[in-house]
Amino acid sequence: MKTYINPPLSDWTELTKRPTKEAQDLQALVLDVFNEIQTNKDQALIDFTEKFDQVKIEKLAVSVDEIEEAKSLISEDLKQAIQLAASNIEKFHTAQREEINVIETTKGVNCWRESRGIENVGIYIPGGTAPLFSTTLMLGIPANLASCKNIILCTPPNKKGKIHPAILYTANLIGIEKIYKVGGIQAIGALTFGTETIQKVDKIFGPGNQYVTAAKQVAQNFGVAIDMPAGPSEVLVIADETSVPKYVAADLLSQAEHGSDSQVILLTNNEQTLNETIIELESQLAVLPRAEFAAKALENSRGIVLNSIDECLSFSNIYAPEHLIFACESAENYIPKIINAGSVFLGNYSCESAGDYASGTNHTLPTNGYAKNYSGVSFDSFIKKITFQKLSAEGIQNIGPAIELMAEAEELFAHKNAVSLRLLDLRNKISQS
Ligand SMILES: NC(=O)c1ccc[n+]([C@@H]2O[C@H](COP(=O)([O-])OP(=O)(O)OC[C@H]3O[C@@H](n4cnc5c(N)ncnc54)[C@H](O)[C@@H]3O)[C@@H](O)[C@H]2O)c1
Ligand SMILES: N[C@H](CO)Cc1c[nH]c[nH+]1
Ligand SMILES: [Zn+2]
Repeated sequence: MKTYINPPLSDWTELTKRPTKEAQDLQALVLDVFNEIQTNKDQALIDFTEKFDQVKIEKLAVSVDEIEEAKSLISEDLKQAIQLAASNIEKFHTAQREEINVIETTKGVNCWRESRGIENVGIYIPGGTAPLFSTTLMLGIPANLASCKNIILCTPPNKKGKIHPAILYTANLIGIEKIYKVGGIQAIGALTFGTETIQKVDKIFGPGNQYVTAAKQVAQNFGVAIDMPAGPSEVLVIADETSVPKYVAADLLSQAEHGSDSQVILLTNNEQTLNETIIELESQLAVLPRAEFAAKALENSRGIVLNSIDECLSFSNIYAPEHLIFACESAENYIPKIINAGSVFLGNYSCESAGDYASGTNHTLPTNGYAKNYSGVSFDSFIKKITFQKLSAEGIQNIGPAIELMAEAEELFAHKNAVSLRLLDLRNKISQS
């Protein structure tokens, strides 16, 4: 981790950059893969899986037998942990549902919105270097709550052509039946165009590496919606003298271990906190099984001393982190000043791992600065809202003259006529009675 003491404002643009690949390089690759999938469908998926995942898949669909086998491979303790997480995620996302609220904007004019689940959704579960079965809960539970009709799950196979049993157990627990062994760009292509085996969807959800994220972004040009760019994980920690350096180091490593293209940032107003955290980082890193990934991610990472916590917040709002851990006792006082962040963790006990697995919030979050303009996944991501209106005779009489005037001013006389004809009939009715 590179360190900086009070860098000048002119350096902040450089310091808030991510270690991402050039978008154009990835887009060209994605378009090549997408072209092949449109032509050769399932066969292209099998060929790209051989090329990018180094495994030859016989059948893309996961069988009932494979799911049964997976259930027997998961310990009772892990099953219970998954169920606890599922229950909290379900509670938090159920509370996001809204009642229908009919608003009478003018007497006789009623307007409201009703939500409908998006019918066909694709959920991508990362599995390249770690089997993120927790993502199955994060996407499958809100999809179920939104009554999405078809949930299609794609995840990459391992070198033996299998899906990790915990992903299959979790999918089965929440009732997902359509599970396919395909990952990376080729999974996103399959969900975008459809193949003989995999159904085309209306919206694609889920995190992934830079290839998956670039593919989702390109997929939008082919008529499919996406949740957001949810790429390589990142965390920004704001710490002061009330923070605990060993917790801060563990939190930084928890995101660094996701992959070599992850980035972690420590901001503090206290040089001693930075130094103590770096000592902790080194000793904790040495015993991590994924030390290689984490060490590479730390090369892209920064520890920065700034003048004050307010200045740390200004930096954080420019960086717009996926996760912001505010590891200071006074964190809650600063909440109104947090403008750009995917998910925020307050105080010394709110580790980011809690949100990754079991507190109830969703861990599918915008990365690479997209927290400036996107929210993380929620119940809302799986629905669309339809507006309804019902005008009574009184209603059209009340707002009709305004509509007539506005339509005339826009020189749209058919619009005006749609009102005038009705108003005329109503006037005639009144004069006849
Ligand atoms: N932002 C979020 O909400 C969030 C949540 C969870 C995980 N993540 C991120 O998801 C990512 C998971 O990455 P992963 O790699 O372990 O799994 P992944 O499933 O995202 O990607 C694996 C796939 O990438 C493809 N691939 C790998 N190298 C390639 C290459 N050179 N060319 C073309 N395709 C290639 C392969 O097809 C493989 O199946 C991590 O970066 C992690 O930080 C983000
Ligand atoms: N931290 C990831 C989101 O960036 C989510 C995750 C899943 N499992 C562990 N972590
Ligand atoms: Zn994580």
